[in-house]
Amino acid sequence: MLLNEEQDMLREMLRRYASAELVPNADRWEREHHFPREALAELGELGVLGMTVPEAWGGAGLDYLSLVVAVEEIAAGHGALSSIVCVQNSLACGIPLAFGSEAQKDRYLRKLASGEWLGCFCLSEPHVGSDASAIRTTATRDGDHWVIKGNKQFITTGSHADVAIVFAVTDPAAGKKGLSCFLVPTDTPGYVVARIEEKMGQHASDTAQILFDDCRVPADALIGAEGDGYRIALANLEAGRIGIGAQAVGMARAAHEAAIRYAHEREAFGVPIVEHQAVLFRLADMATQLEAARQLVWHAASLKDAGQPCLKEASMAKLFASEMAEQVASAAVQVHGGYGYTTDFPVERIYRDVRATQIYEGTSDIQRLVIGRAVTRA
Ligand SMILES: CC(C)(COP(=O)(O)OP(=O)(O)OC[C@H]1O[C@@H](n2cnc3c(N)ncnc32)[C@H](O)[C@@H]1OP(=O)(O)O)[C@@H](O)C(=O)NCCC(=O)NCCSC(=O)CCS(=O)O
Repeated sequence: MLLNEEQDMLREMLRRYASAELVPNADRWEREHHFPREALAELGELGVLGMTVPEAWGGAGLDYLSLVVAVEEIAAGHGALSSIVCVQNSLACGIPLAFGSEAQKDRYLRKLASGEWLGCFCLSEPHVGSDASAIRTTATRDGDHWVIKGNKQFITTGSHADVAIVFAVTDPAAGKKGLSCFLVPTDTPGYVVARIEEKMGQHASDTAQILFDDCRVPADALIGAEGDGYRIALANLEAGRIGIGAQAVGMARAAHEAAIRYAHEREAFGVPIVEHQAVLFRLADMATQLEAARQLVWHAASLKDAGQPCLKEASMAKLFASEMAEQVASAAVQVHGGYGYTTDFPVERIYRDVRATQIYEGTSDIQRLVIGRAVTRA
């Protein structure tokens, strides 16, 4: 699959941006756990925080293939930043765009798409991740308000977001049809950042536990109809998973490029190690795996752009790309030898950063479940 001229130009522009503004800062931002607000402001100006939102709502009005091209470039520059960008595009903008009322689009989507506001997606809970319909957070009607009560876990941008998209049980007797979705400004009393997780990698992106402590929102905070919450979450995670695949490709590409550079510089047995067939073949296998993953990501994105079903393809893209990325990053560490295990070279950070892509927005096993169901359906 090939990109069109506009997508090629976008890729070139963001590649230049990432190498000038992200690569030189990535290690420091990670070391200092620095939330990259300055880069997010620049990406907002470049239209990268609401890429698929129509221009009428303040977005860039591009397609999903353009979004995954952009995510790959950002991820190649700084993995953690690409997580924030993915959540912002696929979930924080994606849900009001697909399911919001005109008034909600006007009030929230405009600011999210322009990057003036950041959003987060509150589905997982301390005891509920993969089995998303089992959440325990409740939203109880009280006159013309909803009162949200419960705990949310692993929330990207949870401590920096201006608005949260929150899933809660509104009818405990209705099972999967008893979940609803709400837009909650994070300055609402009762929105409490309870804890920030210390993680293996992606330190510049905060992962928060959010407590909803009798958080009161007006009745019109409900997105879609009451009971639509589970369907809304799964529909948007489908798109989100294509973005995670693109993140994995971007991080793996950065590791591969670092390995190629090192293989030219480092000498062993009198020649640069790239001249040893064992190293050359390793670099060749990495390139092949990377291109296969990229094509799966682009294919899923193109199906989405064509309005065709892509549940299976989105899961395939995420599964293959995230598992490929760990293998490629590991191979890149190996090419660097002992230096690959030190913080002097970026592959050590990338190896830690890519690991999360096999977990968030649906683990590899959840992707296998989705794919398995699709391919065995009669
Ligand atoms: C494990 C699951 C795949 C199980 O799913 P279910 O069997 O419970 O779901 P279904 O019964 O198939 O579907 C329920 C309902 O939703 C509709 N649906 C399903 N998928 C889609 C879709 N892609 N688009 C539109 N609609 C969809 C389906 O038709 C049904 O509707 P009807 O009943 O027919 O009307 C699932 O639970 C799952 O995917 N689990 C993983 C959850 C997950 O990814 N969690 C991670 C959360 S996000 C995160 O970790 C961090 C976010 S961030 O980075 O901060």
